[in-house]
Amino acid sequence: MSDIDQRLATAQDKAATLVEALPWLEQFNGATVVVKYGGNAMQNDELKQAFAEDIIFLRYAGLKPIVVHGGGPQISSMLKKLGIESEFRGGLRVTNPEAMDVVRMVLTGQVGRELVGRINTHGPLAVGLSGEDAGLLQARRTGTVIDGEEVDLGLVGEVVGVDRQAIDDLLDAGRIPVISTVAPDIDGPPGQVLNVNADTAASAVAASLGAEKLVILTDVEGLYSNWPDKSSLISVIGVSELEELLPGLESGMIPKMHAAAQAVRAGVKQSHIIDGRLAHSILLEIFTSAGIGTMVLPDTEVAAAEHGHAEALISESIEGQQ
Ligand SMILES: Nc1ncnc2c1ncn2[C@@H]1O[C@H](COP(=O)(O)OP(=O)(O)O)[C@@H](O)[C@H]1O
Ligand SMILES: CC(=O)N[C@@H](CCC(=O)OP(=O)(O)O)C(=O)O
Repeated sequence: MSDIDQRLATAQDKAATLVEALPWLEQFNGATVVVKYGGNAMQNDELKQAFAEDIIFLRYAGLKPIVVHGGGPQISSMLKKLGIESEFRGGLRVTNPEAMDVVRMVLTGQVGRELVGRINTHGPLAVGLSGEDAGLLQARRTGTVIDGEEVDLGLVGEVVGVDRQAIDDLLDAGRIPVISTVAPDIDGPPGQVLNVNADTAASAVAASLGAEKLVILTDVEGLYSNWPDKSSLISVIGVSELEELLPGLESGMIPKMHAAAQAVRAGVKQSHIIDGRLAHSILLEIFTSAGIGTMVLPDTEVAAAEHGHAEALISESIEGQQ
């Protein structure tokens, strides 16, 4: 093949990739997509930059992305530096007042700032918010139940209300909200804030907006039915079947899968758990036919999605052989 032929073939491959995205660009034009970026997926600068590029890409492709971020490992490392003990129970951090100050400082003052800065290298679009801003999130203290026993988690909250006005104002202005999950305690003294798990908060935000999708980035390929057996990755699961699996799940997967299920129960059309260690995983999930990771759907949608997924995989494998 001559040099020119080679360049034309490469250009045509690129065009084919863009055209593959066309049905998804049509389907998701104007759609609200909540993306939860977990601290474990923020593994290095390249991945964080690829994340920022994906979010900007969604915005310029006509979607309305909203980022809700975590920062669990970053909080743990700061607590360790400061010599403050911290432990997780049922996937949630036991949070005393001293740890709460650190959670707020790291999530809102460090992780959120960095993401806003990275997104804004592509244009002045991202605006950081905490659940405290404009009454965005309202939370109430919650414990957890482990082996039938109530466990007190201290200053940990569950979201009991979302005032979407601040998000709508930003979306109307064409901005990208970047939300950290510290929330005022509606039963506490003035100024009291609670530490809210970021999966839980993302789910509540997606539900309040009636989002098209909730996409959760983590550090595994998706949900495994028989963790850690790598052959047990689930591609598509109905919300009822997921709820049956919930009691058997471990560690961080409990709040994550509970959040994915709750969003679908509240009317979000699809929740996805995808691998944030894979650069541009958001684009692969939204704009390719086979998708990636685990998709949670209303029970009535599962059969059709499994059929479509199998067809997409077959056509990808035929293309791969050509
Ligand atoms: N059934 C399962 N499928 C996938 N991952 C699981 C499962 N059970 C436990 N895990 C663990 O959950 C982790 C993801 O949760 P977590 O560490 O809280 O992530 P994040 O910081 O992204 O919220 C995975 O890295 C994995 O070790
Ligand atoms: C109550 C609770 O556990 N809050 C979390 C908040 C951050 C978070 O959820 O971060 P990831 O998404 O990176 O796990 C924490 O303190 O670690």
